[in-house]
Amino acid sequence: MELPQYKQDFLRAALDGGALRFGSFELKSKRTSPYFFNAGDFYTGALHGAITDAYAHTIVAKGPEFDVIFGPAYKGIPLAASVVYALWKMDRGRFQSAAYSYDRKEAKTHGEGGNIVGSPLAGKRVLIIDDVVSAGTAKRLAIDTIRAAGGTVAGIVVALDRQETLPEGVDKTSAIGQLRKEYQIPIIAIVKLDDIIAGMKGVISDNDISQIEGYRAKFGATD
Ligand SMILES: O=P(O)(O)OC[C@H]1O[C@H](OP(=O)(O)OP(=O)(O)O)[C@H](O)[C@@H]1O
Ligand SMILES: O=C(O)c1cc(=O)[nH]c(=O)[nH]1
Repeated sequence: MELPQYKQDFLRAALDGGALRFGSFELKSKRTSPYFFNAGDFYTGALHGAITDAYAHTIVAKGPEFDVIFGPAYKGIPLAASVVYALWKMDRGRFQSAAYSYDRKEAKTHGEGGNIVGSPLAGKRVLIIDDVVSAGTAKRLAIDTIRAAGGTVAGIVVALDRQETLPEGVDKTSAIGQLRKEYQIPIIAIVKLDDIIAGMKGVISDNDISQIEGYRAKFGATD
């Protein structure tokens, strides 16, 4: 099946910018993966624009209603700011009052103080934006921060769903699936592993594709 244009554009930018690589990589979980995605590599204007547009299209296509986009420090911060701007450019009526916010890793004790910057969260529906989910620790912390500030978590959007089982898991649940179950919130991704496989056929070597398919057969999650 042909991928939607925004997914194709995103994968093309990820590949061209070196954010999506194939070979052998050690993950946080200590697994050895035949592919790796580094959202930190979208650092030129063109690449940051490409990832920003891809998040914005994903939110429009599949996202929950929200008032504020919250980007956890640090990597979530530029994403929250640029995505709310891209959404406003796409549909000024719908996103006229959409806002962004982020936290500090260490609370500021002078000036305005506190650890939240940008839109207040009290009484708001808050969509968390981040690069990836590994164990879910950073997302749990962001959920706690938003709730403590009086907001309601509307969902989470990330760039990649690796669709793989938790390393210590007893069943075929993924970290994203686990978070969905735990918090009963939607979690959406620009692309998932299945999209990478579909989009990279004929683009990367047959050997790389079969390594990834083998990895999916071994570690693929069922949720
Ligand atoms: O724990 P998880 O929810 O699975 O997510 C893993 C997170 O860890 C990294 O961020 P980190 O908290 O290290 O901060 P950084 O953005 O400053 O790199 C990374 O950017 C992911 O967002
Ligand atoms: O699981 C990880 O550590 C991980 C995988 C990946 O593709 N990208 C990333 O930033 N972390």
